[in-house]
Amino acid sequence: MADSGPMRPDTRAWFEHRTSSATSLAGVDPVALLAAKRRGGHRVSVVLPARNESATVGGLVTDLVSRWVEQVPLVDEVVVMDSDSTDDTAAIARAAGARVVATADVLPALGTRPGKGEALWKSLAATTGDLVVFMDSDLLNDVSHYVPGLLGPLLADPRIDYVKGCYTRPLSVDGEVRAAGGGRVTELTARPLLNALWPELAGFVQPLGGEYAGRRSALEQVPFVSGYGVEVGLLVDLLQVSGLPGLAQVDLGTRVHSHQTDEALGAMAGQIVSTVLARASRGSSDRHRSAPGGLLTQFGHDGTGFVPTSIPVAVDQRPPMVTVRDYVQRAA
Ligand SMILES: O=c1ccn([C@@H]2O[C@H](COP(=O)(O)OP(=O)(O)O)[C@@H](O)[C@H]2O)c(=O)[nH]1
Ligand SMILES: O=C(O)[C@@H](COP(=O)(O)O)O[C@H]1O[C@H](CO)[C@@H](O)[C@H](O)[C@H]1O
Repeated sequence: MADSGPMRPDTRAWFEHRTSSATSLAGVDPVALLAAKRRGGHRVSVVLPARNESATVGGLVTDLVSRWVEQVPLVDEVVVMDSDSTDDTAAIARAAGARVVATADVLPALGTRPGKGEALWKSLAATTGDLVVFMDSDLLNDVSHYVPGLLGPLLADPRIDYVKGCYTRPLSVDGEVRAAGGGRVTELTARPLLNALWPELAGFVQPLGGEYAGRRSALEQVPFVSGYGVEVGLLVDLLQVSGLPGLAQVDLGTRVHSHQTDEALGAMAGQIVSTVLARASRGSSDRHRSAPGGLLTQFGHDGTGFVPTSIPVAVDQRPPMVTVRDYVQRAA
């Protein structure tokens, strides 16, 4: 793949200066993080949105509570947002030590809507931390370092409002686990759209990743798209609220989760396209982008870190033949 050179200078600078690494427990310092939390007087909420995740939510909550509430009190509350589950997600999460809140029970006067974003939005009303960490409930790999990894940049720098996890994303197909291939909607829909419309966000390796952390003061300033558009909506809106310097990402190593069908991801992509188009139509005055995108930045991994490669994808087209008819005839 021809590398057409670096990302835009501001995006590359952001990528190089705002990407930290916490790829395992060895990459985090819980004692230092706890000291920083206490110095800052912070309260930390961890939120897991869960819709029918009985197979995985219990193990995730047990590990979170044991490590980061009981052993090293980085976290003050672990809340599972039960998003209209029809299995025993709620009972399993509660038995594992989470406080379980049914999305429909939060702000009942405002009604309830289906979707992950609804669960996340209502979690802000159901939690009290000034720092809020979000993690999916279907994670299958060792994620014990995710919470400290995501908190690190927020505890280290008061200018940072929002931190996204990034990771390689193996994909299991018919029982065979491929080292990459996950993040299908990211690669085929979200990344090209974000690169084209908000090239300043091209440095995010996993714009749709489900693990991220933010300051409540910023999170309460932006809308939450009710469905699967929530991640892309938050990224675009927090760019506006906090600016690129207020955003960061942390390399969490690898992320393995349960996968939906291509058909389900088609619906997800549709929600993401709608979310992007709704924000793109706000007009350029709302956005930081200074020039239309023309580069698509993708990310490989060289075994130690993510390597950006930018390729030109700007529209290159020929005019209607009718407009060159005379030329064609003369050349014949
Ligand atoms: O209406 C929904 C849909 C999803 N989720 C949760 O959001 C996370 C990500 O959803 P999913 O796994 O469906 O998305 P994928 O990771 O496949 O893109 C998971 O913890 C789901 O249980 C939710 O709380 N409510
Ligand atoms: O990144 C993606 O392309 C999608 C689908 O991932 P896979 O192709 O199933 O690995 O997964 C993410 O997207 C959702 C929408 O933003 C998030 O809610 C999920 O947490 C995240 O896993």
